[in-house]
Amino acid sequence: MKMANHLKAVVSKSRKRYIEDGFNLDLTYIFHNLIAMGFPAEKLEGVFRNHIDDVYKFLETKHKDHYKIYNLCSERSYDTAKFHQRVAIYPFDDHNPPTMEAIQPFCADVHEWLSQDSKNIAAVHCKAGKGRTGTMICCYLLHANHFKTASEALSYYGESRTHDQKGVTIPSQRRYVEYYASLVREKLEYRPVTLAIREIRLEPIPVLNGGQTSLFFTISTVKNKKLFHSDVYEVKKGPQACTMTMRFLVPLEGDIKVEFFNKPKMLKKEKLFHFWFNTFFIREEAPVTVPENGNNEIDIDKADASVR
Ligand SMILES: O=P(O)(O)O[C@@H]1[C@@H](OP(=O)(O)O)[C@H](OP(=O)(O)O)[C@H](O)[C@H](OP(=O)(O)O)[C@H]1OP(=O)(O)O
Repeated sequence: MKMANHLKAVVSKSRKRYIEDGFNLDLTYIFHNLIAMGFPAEKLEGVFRNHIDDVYKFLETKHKDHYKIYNLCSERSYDTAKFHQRVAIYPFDDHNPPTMEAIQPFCADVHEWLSQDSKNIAAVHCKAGKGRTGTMICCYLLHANHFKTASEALSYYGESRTHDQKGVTIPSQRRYVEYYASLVREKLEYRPVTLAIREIRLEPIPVLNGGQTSLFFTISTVKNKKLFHSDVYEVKKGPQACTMTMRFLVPLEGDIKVEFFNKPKMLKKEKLFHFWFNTFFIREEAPVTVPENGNNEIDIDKADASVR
């Protein structure tokens, strides 16, 4: 048992665990009625993650008849009969933001459940119960007016869920929490807006080994994985920035994913980084910028370390 708990603690990394009353789970109360937890796993995976039987026992012991689970995993699920069918799914991919359309229904669902009975609790999970879970929990904290700004919600979640205050770290996930904060603050109703990208400017330029980079990028949406494929831009070390002008305008609507690759001659392409934005939130005067952080590194989603 000791070895199993040690392994679970290693896998849960900096996430705060619930170790009380004989339970030892990758699970944190963000609010008295709002839980973030790792995936309720079975078989071998149940050895290093939360075992589904332990999650069931915990919820039945602590919140019998008053819990509802929200599964955010696009990559796996379980028999919802285990939890009396009180499981809602709002799936999206690991290291990516949710679709804008999914956020408000999720928040309304949680709010409706918690409002039904003061004893009710919502248990939100993805795989690790950190990034995707934190993204949606922060949106709910804004939806329920527990916090006014995305920054406050993200900081609160990071403090509550982790020992290192690193809750939601993927820039595009944080951007979507900011998006939702603006919808709530300005009492706006989200709707898809069509725009066109005229150019993409990279500053600084991702410089790979040897200083020669053969850059190209693709633009995609959840529904259309191959919306646009750019030319290859040969970029040499030296210039601080490079601008890639679109040869023709591609109409874009809603959630947009931009992925950058390096395609050295005679070699396979390698993914450098990606980021998401949503056209509804682009203001003429404020184009999408993928911010640099203090270490002069671009804050992009799961960048390839070599690019930095
Ligand atoms: O940030 P990290 O490194 O802890 O990444 C987490 C991953 O750990 P890894 O480093 O890949 O072993 C983690 O993977 P594992 O649980 O370690 O298999 C998840 O992918 C997690 O995403 P989410 O909380 O399920 O949305 C990932 O969290 P996000 O980076 O998406 O927030």
